[in-house]
Parts: sequence; C-alpha cells; structure tokens
Amino acid sequence: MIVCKFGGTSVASAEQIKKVASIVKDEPKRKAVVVSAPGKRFGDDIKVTDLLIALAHASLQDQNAEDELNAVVDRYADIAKGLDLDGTIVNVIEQDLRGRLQENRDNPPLFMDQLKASGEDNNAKLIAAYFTSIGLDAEYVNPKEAGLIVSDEPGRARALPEAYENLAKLRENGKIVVFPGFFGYTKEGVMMTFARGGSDITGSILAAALKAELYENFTDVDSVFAANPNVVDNPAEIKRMTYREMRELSYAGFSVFHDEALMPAFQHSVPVCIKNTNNPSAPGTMIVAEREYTKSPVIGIAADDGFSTLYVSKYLMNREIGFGRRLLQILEEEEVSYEHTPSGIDDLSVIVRSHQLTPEKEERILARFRDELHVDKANVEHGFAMIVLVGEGMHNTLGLSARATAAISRVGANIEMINQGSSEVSLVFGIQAKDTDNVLRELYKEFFSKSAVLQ
Ligand SMILES: Nc1ncnc2c1ncn2[C@@H]1O[C@H](COP(=O)(O)OP(=O)(O)O)[C@@H](O)[C@H]1O
Ligand SMILES: N[C@@H](CC(=O)OP(=O)(O)O)C(=O)O
Repeated sequence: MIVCKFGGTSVASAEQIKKVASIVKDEPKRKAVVVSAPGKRFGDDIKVTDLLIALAHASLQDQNAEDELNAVVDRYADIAKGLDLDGTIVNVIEQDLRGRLQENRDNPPLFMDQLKASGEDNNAKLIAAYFTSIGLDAEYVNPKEAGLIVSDEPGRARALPEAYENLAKLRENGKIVVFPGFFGYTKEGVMMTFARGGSDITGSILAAALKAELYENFTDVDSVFAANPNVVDNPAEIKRMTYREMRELSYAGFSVFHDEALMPAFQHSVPVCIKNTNNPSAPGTMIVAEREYTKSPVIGIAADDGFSTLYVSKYLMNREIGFGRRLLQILEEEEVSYEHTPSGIDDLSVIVRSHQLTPEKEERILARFRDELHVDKANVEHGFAMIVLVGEGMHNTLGLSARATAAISRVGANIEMINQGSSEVSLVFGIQAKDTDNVLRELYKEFFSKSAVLQ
C-alpha cells in the first residue's frame, strides 16, 4: 500500500484535483490519500488556510465576517463547478463553516483551530465526492472516527502513540481513503491542528500506522533541490537523501517538506518520495535511512531569517555552576524555545526565533537576566539569518568550514556565529539577514557548481 499526500498547490483548483485523481487511478496501491486545503493557484493568491485565519479574526472581533466567509466558500464553489459537482457539497461546506463560527467563541485558540482545520476537512469531503463521481471507490474518513489522537496543544499538536494503533485499522477499509491533513482530536474530542504546513505530518503518521511500503508527498516541484529554487537559479536536484538530512534541511528553511513529518516515517521505516503533481512521471526525491555519500558530502544548503540573539556576559561565568541552567530556565518560564547557545568563557548568546519575542517580553527577560543572574551585560539584537550546510558525509571531509567561510567572506558578509551540530551532519552560520540571498548563492556556487543531480 502507498499513502500519498497532496499539498495545497496540488489541490488548489479543479484542474489540479483532476491531476490528483489521475495519479490515484494510475496506481492501485495508492489506497490512502491525504489532502491539504486549497493552496495558491498563482504567486499572489491566498491559501484557504490564510483566508480561514482572516475569517476567524474578523468573526472574533465581532465584525460582520460575511465577506471573509464568502471568500472561503467561493474557493470551494469554484472548484466544485470545475469538477462538475452539483451545489450540494458547497452548501454542506457553507453550513459547516457557519456552525464552526458559533462554537468555542470564548476560547480563541480552539476557535482558531476549528476554523483552520475546516480547510482540509471540507476539501477532503469535496475531493472524496469528486473521486466517487468519476467512479473511484473512495470515501472521506474523519480523523476523529479514525482515532487520530493528538496532544492538547492548539496550533502545534503532536500525534499520541495510540493514534497509530487506531489508524492501523484503516488497512481493512477496502476503499480509497480520502483523509484530511493538518489536524486531529485530543482524547477529550477537541479538534486541534498541527503546526502550519502540517498536512505532511498527517501523511507521515498515516503511512507509518498503515505500514505503507511508501509515503509519496506530492507538491509542485520535480524534486527537493540542493537550495531554495526561488533564490538559486536551477539548483541541483537531490535524488536520494537520508531522513536526518531532510529533517535538518526542512527545519532550516526547505519549506517543501515539514521537519516534523520525518519522524513517523523514519521510526516505522517507511521511505518517503517527494514528487510533482504536475509531472508525476519524474522520479522525485527519495528519503531513506542511508545513502552513499562519498560523491557529495554536502547535500543541501538551507537558509532562514527571523532570528534574534539574547546576549549575556559575566566575569567568571565559566566558574559558576548552574549558570546555563538558570538562564535557560528563565527562557522556559517565559515560554521561549532556543535554537543555538554559542558561548565563550565569560559570555553566552542564545539564538531564538524572533517571532517568540515581543518588546515587553524582551525587556522582562533582560531584566530577569540582570536581577536573577547578576550579569554584567545583557542585550538583544534582531535581524539575523541562519545558513545551514547539511550532509551525512560532512563529518569526515576535511576543509569544509574553510571553504564555507571563504565563500561567505567573498560576498562581504560578516559571520556572527558558527555552530557545528553535534551530529556533525550540519554546519550553521549566523549572518545578518540582509546578506542571506547573496551568501546562499555564493555557498551554492562553492559546493555545487559542478553537479546537476545529487545521489
Ligand atoms: N530546497 C527546495 N527544494 C524544493 N522546493 C523548495 C525548496 N526550498 C523551498 N522550496 C519551495 O517549496 C515549495 C513547495 O512546498 P509547499 O509550498 O509547502 O507545497 P505544497 O503546496 O505542495 O504543500 C516549492 O514550490 C518551492 O518553491
Ligand atoms: N493548509 C495548512 C496545512 C498544510 O500542510 O498546507 P500545505 O500542504 O499547503 O503546505 C497550511 O497552510 O498550513
């Protein structure tokens, strides 16, 4: 059995959904189909998930949210029309949305999640109706009935172990299962979404639970590339990479596959293939447990901005047992997670994602560093980016850092931080965000200029 997930771009319009149906028809092993909410049809388009977020905000602010509601319903109506479905399904969707707008209004995180989740839920119903209309033996399956149990963390839920046992029973379903991505239910039956982009996670959970021979993740590019194709011209295609490499790259900025989607597939040894809905005969990128890495020690370079540095210095910090723990405890209490902690003998920086900070929170954290840790200096700086070189072969290849730092200096960028991941499959450089694209292009030139296809 193959579990396939179709991302937002693959289900953004009737034309795209027809391609999905033909891909499913082409291979009888494709028995479980996870779908996203309709995504972007063109560059400036708005994803249905973002329309739903706007609808939730407008409704909560007690505005008349009819325009926002219609913007969502119109997307489904367009799709239904293009698929020759009668108006029934659009009415079902509209009633569903109106119902959701009445529930949990006193609990904004739950209200937001139930609206966000409707994007995939209604699309799955619509796609199942279309599959049936063209003679495919398919049915919509609701994550609650199927037992996709998740933790109670709105907007960032995680599947609980019992979800796998419950979902395994879907193997007995003789039909093609059309399953909405992006959300599950807590033990108490409350709808909760994964992090943004989380339909990839649903696909991986389902593939693991069903012991699929393959998890196919369909998107709008022929493969994973060695660098973001929106920044680097014609980057090399990656043919084969390991789960660990993909997770590092996804986390560091490769938006093509969610970093949290690697673990279920990895733990249950399900290979993942990233494929193109618009060109399904292209082989795509295989993600597997091991690869031959002598030819290309670096497999990809990811970049992401939006980082801040919390810096502290204190004379004799090196002698103070428990200093790091106390500092990180302050961050824990302020609900800030951290990415890197480069340190010297008397100073330490904590690199965090900037979106977690507000001016008030920043001030409070710095004040606590001064009052509770008695540091000599504490400050915060914003506007950093992290560039990450990833590859299983990096740890036994000499001279990689020297080549990377030389490339970065060629474009006149200053290196603010270097961190070699303990796993030695990644090498991270902190730079100013303004230099990101130039540095990425130069590093790409340094490590990939001669190769068009990797592994
Ligand atoms: N290294 C990379 N390789 C391939 N695609 C990438 C990479 N980095 C960023 N992307 C972007 O990821 C996009 C696909 O991801 P996403 O928008 O989440 O698709 P979907 O709608 O299928 O979920 C591609 O169109 C591409 O612009
Ligand atoms: N629709 C959700 C979940 C998702 O995975 O979407 P996509 O397949 O378009 O990345 C989001 O936009 O976050």
